[in-house]
Amino acid sequence: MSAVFEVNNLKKTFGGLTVTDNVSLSMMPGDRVALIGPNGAGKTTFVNLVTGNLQPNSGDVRLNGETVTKIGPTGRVRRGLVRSFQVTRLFQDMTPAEHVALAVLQRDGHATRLFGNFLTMPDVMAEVSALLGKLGLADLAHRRVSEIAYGQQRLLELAMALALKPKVLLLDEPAAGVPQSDTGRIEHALADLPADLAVLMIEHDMDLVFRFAKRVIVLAAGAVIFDGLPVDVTKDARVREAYLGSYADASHIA
Ligand SMILES: Nc1ncnc2c1ncn2[C@@H]1O[C@H](COP(=O)(O)OP(=O)(O)OP(=O)(O)O)[C@@H](O)[C@H]1O
Repeated sequence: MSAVFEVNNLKKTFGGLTVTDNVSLSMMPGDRVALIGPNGAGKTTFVNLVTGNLQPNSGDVRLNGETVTKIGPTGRVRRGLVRSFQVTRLFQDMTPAEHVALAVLQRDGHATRLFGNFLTMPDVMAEVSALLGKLGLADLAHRRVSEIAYGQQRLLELAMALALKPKVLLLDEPAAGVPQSDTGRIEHALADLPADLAVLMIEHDMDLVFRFAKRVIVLAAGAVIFDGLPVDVTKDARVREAYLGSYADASHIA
């Protein structure tokens, strides 16, 4: 099996500040990886380099062996690299069904002017219903986003990302802001992701990291300081030191 996602010697500077410091990593289909690191470690910048929202100074990004470093965000999505949508980008007056339909139509390259007719497109509707059903949102399919709970909006983000049929999924703190009572549903959805999908999750909540990830990568000051098993991460001296110097003490990751 070959890597579905690779980053080689990725480097990004802002002025004199090196924010991504020769980062290399690779993921195989089915990988479940958590990317963690203290505040300001460079996680968001790294994700933006991977998605094509930022250009690196040097290094490259590959998807299924193809170098995509010069390809923009839309081209990367088309090649299977999908970042979960953000709740802040959902349309409050639109329904979950409309959001997912939009993602399906976009994936299939339909002009968005077809969008108004999706209710009469049986294949699109079947896919929309299946995805919303899978994420426990079937009953809310035709409600306005503004009327559904925050945790359900986060599940909708996931439904939209899955509608794009990703091979690599980047999840940015999928349970952040979700009340404790609803995090179980998010975790259930994460556990239910397609087995061959490679998932990279940025997460601060270590309980979630330990339950989800089979591998943990730690960024500190832009560099990868640990890439290994969850069971080893809390014992690692460099990791403990990196967290000691930040908002959290070592007990936070132990
Ligand atoms: N556009 C920019 N221009 C200058 N500096 C930037 C820019 N974007 C990020 N930085 C700096 O790069 C460093 C890493 O930021 P980044 O947001 O990637 O970290 P992070 O690990 O995602 O942090 P957090 O967990 O707090 O979100 C920070 O010192 C930040 O101030």
